[in-house]
Amino acid sequence: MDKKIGFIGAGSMAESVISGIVNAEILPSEHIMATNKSNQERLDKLESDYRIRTVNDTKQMVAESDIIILATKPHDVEATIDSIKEVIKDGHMLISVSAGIPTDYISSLIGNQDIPIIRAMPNTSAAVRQSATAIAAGKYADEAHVKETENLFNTIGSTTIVKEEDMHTVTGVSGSGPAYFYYMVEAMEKAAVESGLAEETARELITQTVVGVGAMLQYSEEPASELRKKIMSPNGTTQAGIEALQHHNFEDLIIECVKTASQRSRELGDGK
Ligand SMILES: NC(=O)C1=CN([C@@H]2O[C@H](COP(=O)(O)OP(=O)(O)OC[C@H]3O[C@@H](n4cnc5c(N)ncnc54)[C@H](OP(=O)(O)O)[C@@H]3O)[C@@H](O)[C@H]2O)C=CC1
Ligand SMILES: O=C(O)[C@@H]1CCC=N1
Repeated sequence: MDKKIGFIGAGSMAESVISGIVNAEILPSEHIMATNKSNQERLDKLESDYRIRTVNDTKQMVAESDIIILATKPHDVEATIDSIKEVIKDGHMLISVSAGIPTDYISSLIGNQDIPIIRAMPNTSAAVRQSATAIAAGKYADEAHVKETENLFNTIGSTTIVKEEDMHTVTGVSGSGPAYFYYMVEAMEKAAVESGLAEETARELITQTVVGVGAMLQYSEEPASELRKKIMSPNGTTQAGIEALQHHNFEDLIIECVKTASQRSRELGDGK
């Protein structure tokens, strides 16, 4: 890729994407730049871990970048765009990963120049190039911008193009999604250790179980419900375990979890 990418925000999400892109070797690491608000230690760490360039002057970084990745918290978007809008110019493309924030809102902050904006929702598995990223085009982004963004995120996992109105749901499903699975893993590890397994043994078994489930979902033709039924012998151990989950309305809980997260994305978009 013959472009320079500037990350505004150098937190968890920026690091996951930077790590994935650096490992994918799609561009020289010195063509990746990152800036933040004030945490110099953090910039030094990213520079030494990934050999990228870190910059204190956000405006200078934006001026030097072709692609700007906005990776600040939603409530910092307004101040961030305000601080860089005078150096945003034709030829720039902006990709926002900020949860809930509509591209139209960012355009209005920039001052309604026709800057192409893509809204993206990756997840932290980008760090190991396994992100499920969804992207949606803002009104000034054309097919070429979408393609370029798709190519970029394809280097760190899969990329799915969605309508922007679906981004809140996507955020509750796959943006936050890894955390739900980590939470389940935490609980399984706790149960295993409470039942006498060594922590390391529990972690090894559970990690490989999750990896195997991911591979089955990816490579088998069958849906999750069928894969689950194959494990559930009548009156066997799995049925007993699943019945315990059903007794506590597991399905309703997960539906509520995803819908509440998606609703929170809408609220973030409304500035709440
Ligand atoms: N974490 C995740 O799993 C995912 C997060 N996202 C989205 O990514 C975005 C970032 O999240 P995350 O990385 O977790 O957050 P972090 O809090 O880890 O990082 C936020 C970064 O923004 C920087 N920042 C704040 N204000 C400015 C500014 N005015 N100029 C430059 N940098 C600024 C902060 O700098 P400093 O540290 O110096 O204050 C920090 O580096 C959020 O909008 C979130 O919705 C999307 C998908 C998944
Ligand atoms: O929790 C958050 O707000 C961000 C958005 C998606 C994942 N983490």
